[in-house]
Amino acid sequence: MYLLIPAAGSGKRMGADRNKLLLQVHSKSLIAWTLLAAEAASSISWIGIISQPHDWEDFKGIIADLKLTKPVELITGGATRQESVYNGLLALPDAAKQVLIHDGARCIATPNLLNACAEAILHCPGLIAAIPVKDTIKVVDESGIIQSTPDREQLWAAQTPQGFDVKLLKQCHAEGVRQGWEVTDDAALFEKCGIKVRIVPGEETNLKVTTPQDLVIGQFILSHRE
Ligand SMILES: Nc1ccn([C@@H]2O[C@H](COP(=O)(O)OP(=O)(O)OP(=O)(O)O)[C@@H](O)[C@H]2O)c(=O)n1
Ligand SMILES: C[C@](O)(CO)[C@H](O)COP(=O)(O)O
Repeated sequence: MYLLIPAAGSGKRMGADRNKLLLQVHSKSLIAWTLLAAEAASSISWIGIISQPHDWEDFKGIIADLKLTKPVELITGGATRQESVYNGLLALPDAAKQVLIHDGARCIATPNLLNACAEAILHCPGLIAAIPVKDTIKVVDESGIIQSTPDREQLWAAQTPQGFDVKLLKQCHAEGVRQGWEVTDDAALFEKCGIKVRIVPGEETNLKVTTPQDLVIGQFILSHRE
């Protein structure tokens, strides 16, 4: 299975002085933890890291240190995650019929989850890892007044990996550019194009390291993986 790792963000919400994926947890960068999961997932045969050229020197050093056995390519990222993924799709080898997309910032996902998604995408056009929402969610207007309380039974928190038929996802991204759609995940493009996306059970621990608090939680979870 081909794996694209969006890793071209700037980590504004982390407030660090560099791409947050270069920050370290237990002596390894966040991107290194993500790459180790991909290396350990038997289903993954090719890895594309979508990243900004100014990070390439650091990324090349990390890749060399990990002594990965799988081919890894660096692909130039865009100004948004959406643009970065589209760049990644256009850089996939022609042989890629399905692809998994997994955020570099979700560095705690297990190889098992990558394998489960890789198997499931062989049987459907699109999928995402997701978990049922535990909180009661409120829809709130600009003045801070609650408008509604959606039925929690229907609410799921989206994660990555997200898996897709490559040809369909390329078409959905092209349509997104034509229509000016701005989305925060690839499943949303499938949804807008009316293509079914299936849920695969995600992992409670598969958080996206976004803020300094997430870094502390991530450190705790990963301390059991060393
Ligand atoms: N232009 C971008 C923006 C984000 N990403 C990647 O998409 C994933 C999810 O994005 P997020 O966690 O929001 O990362 P950042 O954009 O770095 O964070 P922030 O929004 O706080 O700036 C990350 O692995 C990030 O590197 C990307 O490849 N290209
Ligand atoms: C793809 C994603 O990780 C699913 O939870 C998320 O949507 C990434 O986008 P964000 O803008 O960083 O929230």
